[in-house]
Amino acid sequence: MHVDIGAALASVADPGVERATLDDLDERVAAAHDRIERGRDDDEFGYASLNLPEATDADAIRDAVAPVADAESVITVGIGGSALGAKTITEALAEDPDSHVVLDNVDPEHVRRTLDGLSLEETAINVVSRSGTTAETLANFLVVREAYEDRGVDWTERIVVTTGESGPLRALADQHDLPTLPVPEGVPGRFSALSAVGLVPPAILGIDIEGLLAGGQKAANDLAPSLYDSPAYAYGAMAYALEEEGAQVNAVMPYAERLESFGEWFAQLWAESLGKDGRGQTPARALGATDQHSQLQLYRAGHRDKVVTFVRPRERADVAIPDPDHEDLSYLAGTDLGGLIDAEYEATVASLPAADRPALEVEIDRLDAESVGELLYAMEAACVLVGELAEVETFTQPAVEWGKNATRALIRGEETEETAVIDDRERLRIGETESL
Ligand SMILES: O=P(O)(O)OC[C@H]1O[C@H](O)[C@H](O)[C@@H](O)[C@@H]1O
Repeated sequence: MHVDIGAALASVADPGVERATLDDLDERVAAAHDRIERGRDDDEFGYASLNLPEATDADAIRDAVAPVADAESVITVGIGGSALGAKTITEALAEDPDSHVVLDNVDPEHVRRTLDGLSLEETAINVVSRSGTTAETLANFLVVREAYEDRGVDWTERIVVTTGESGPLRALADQHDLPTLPVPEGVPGRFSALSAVGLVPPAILGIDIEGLLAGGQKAANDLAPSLYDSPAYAYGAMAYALEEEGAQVNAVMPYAERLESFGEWFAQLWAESLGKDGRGQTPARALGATDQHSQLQLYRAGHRDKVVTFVRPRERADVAIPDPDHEDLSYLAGTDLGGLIDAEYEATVASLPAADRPALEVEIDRLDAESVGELLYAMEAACVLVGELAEVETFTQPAVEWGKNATRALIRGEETEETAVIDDRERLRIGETESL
């Protein structure tokens, strides 16, 4: 992975980071690296995430999926960290982009339409929940099961479950004698893409999961005590320093359709890990080149509270642009779509410092298993570094847990501290007579 931080230096951007600030920060990066390495050595909660490439047993995943390896598609039932890693990986690497369907919402119409559109005989079910208690996942699992039964397909023969040692999902898996894989110890869901949590659908779809792990391992080996020697830490240190300078929004803009879900995965990683103690960058999602024609206006000319992170593969398969039969289009003659998107990338990156706004660049060699594994690991390491520098509890998510508890209490009809807050919340209804 390659990171270019030049377009976010104070000499060209505001907010921007002075070279001297970066040099000072480098000492803190060294200390943070030391802390991270100690955490990894001791397999401490959270830090153990950065040991996944070597801790993950690819053979065990292949064995568990063997009974469903003939499936043409996979439906994942999971949410957040139990869905986005697999979604990102299959979107980036699967031959057929429609071969992995993710049910990570309980919008009834969406669930019904998704199931109606699938040939369930050919579809494997991947149910994932670290806690085994998440309401959306359990509810969707029950709905999916029934859909298989209604179509006369034995769901117990088409399923792989990944979950913790206890909880309702584990109990159901035991009850029906389903093939299960464990979630890795000490690894929060959003850091678990390079484990069974993220690798079951890729394994079923024939993606090179060993390559993904090798890429992750390469990024692990590239961590070093100086930001100038480590692309992952260079990105993390700059994101931290830019937030200190006022860049409270981090807009991630991949220039590849196959990396669109990467933005979603990154958003969870960044928000849930770093949104604490009144701080943390707000992740925004954009897609190049499409959003050059919409959001870019704001990024170049809106509040000075953003950094744009550009992401692209350096090599990609290409499509030639046919010779145009109109004089005004002659500039396209002899070019291809890859050349066009790269030109758009270069122009847009440069357009930000030209408007005195910061940009960070993250490039991978190409969209293959190694590079994607490297990208995911490096961003996780960057996130852990930011957490160390900002002195927040990177690996917890108490604010999210509040909503989960409140939802469960509402559904059960219980009265709890959370439901009291819901009952008492301020309302100012407009358009309804009772508000008058
Ligand atoms: O894997 P599960 O236990 O079902 O949790 C799924 C998701 O639930 C919550 O929203 C957590 O805050 C997320 O971090 C987690 O990824």
